[in-house]
Amino acid sequence: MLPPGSFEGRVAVITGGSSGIGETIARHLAALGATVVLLGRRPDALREVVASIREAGGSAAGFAADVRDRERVEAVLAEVVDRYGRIDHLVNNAAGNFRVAPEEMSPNAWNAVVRIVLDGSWHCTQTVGRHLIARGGGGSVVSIGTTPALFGDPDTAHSASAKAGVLAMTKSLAIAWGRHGIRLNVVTPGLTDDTGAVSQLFAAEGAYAANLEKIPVGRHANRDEIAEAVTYLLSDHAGYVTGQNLVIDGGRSLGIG
Ligand SMILES: CCCCCCCCCCC/C=C/C(=O)SCCNC(=O)CCNC(=O)[C@H](O)C(C)(C)COP(=O)(O)OP(=O)(O)OC[C@H]1O[C@@H](n2cnc3c(N)ncnc32)[C@H](O)[C@@H]1OP(=O)(O)O
Ligand SMILES: NC(=O)C1=CN([C@@H]2O[C@H](COP(=O)(O)OP(=O)(O)OC[C@H]3O[C@@H](n4cnc5c(N)ncnc54)[C@H](OP(=O)(O)O)[C@@H]3O)[C@@H](O)[C@H]2O)C=CC1
Repeated sequence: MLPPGSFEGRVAVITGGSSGIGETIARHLAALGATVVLLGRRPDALREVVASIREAGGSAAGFAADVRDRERVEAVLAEVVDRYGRIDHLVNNAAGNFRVAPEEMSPNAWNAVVRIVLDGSWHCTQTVGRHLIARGGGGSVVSIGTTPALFGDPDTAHSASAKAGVLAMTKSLAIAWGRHGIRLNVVTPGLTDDTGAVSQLFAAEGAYAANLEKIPVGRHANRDEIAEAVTYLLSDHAGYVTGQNLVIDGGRSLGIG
């Protein structure tokens, strides 16, 4: 979609870049010329994706990090700046989720998800934001949302609440950091094929098909469709777009709100 070379000379950090939607975002950014830096907990998964991006001619590196660990996030991002001289873009994609009734959710279960999604996005965004402000010249951040953050979902209250927080964080920082040339937006996908969400949340018999029936366009999203929206919002072509939430769900949530 974007012209080749749109991200030439740029460095983009993608959390959860070793699988699912994050992996596809990383591949798209690398194909457009960015050096992509992937964060995730499993070193083997990171190694595999980094090798495959390099084989395709891209520039990539992986760092094992749990985004809940503030010190580790700061250390890794400092190393990225040391190695490449800059960070221009951040994608807050790492997430955890599982279905559990709210009255049965343990404190630890709530914390596990909220700390990955909300705290993890905050750790990365504030650290990258401080770098961008100190360096000058601007940059951009895209965080991945979810439709339950907008309309609620009884079985994933932890995730919906944390993602609603990420949306509020995005709008708040878009106001605060606009004068530094830093833009922040959210992309909110509907159910996307070939991802952890499908295996984690829609594994029960009939669940995937039942969701499909409620989608006006008659299919689920594919990973490329989400990655293309993310690369657009990160790019200079979206230079006047900030604090926004782009919902890409085939019309699934129309009529709910
Ligand atoms: C308008 C509505 C339309 C709806 C249309 C739907 C649209 C699609 C929406 C899809 C949204 C998708 C969002 C996603 O984020 S999908 C991403 C899925 N990927 C992952 O989750 C991968 C990463 N996940 C994990 O690492 C783990 O699952 C976890 C989040 C749990 C974190 O791992 P960690 O090792 O840190 O945590 P623990 O295993 O130690 O567990 C911590 C506590 O959580 C409890 N727990 C874990 N799993 C469950 C479960 N399935 N049910 C209940 N409780 C669970 C665990 O027991 C621990 O608590 P306790 O110590 O109290 O036992
Ligand atoms: N797929 C879908 O249908 C939808 C997805 N979304 C959102 O899109 C994003 C991607 O989802 P999806 O592709 O399904 O996810 P996946 O489960 O496929 O991938 C999640 C990625 O996040 C990483 N990750 C998880 N926890 C942490 C952590 N604590 N620290 C660092 N990295 C972590 C995982 O790597 P590792 O395990 O090695 O740490 C993995 O690379 C998420 O934000 C999700 O909420 C929103 C709506 C729909």
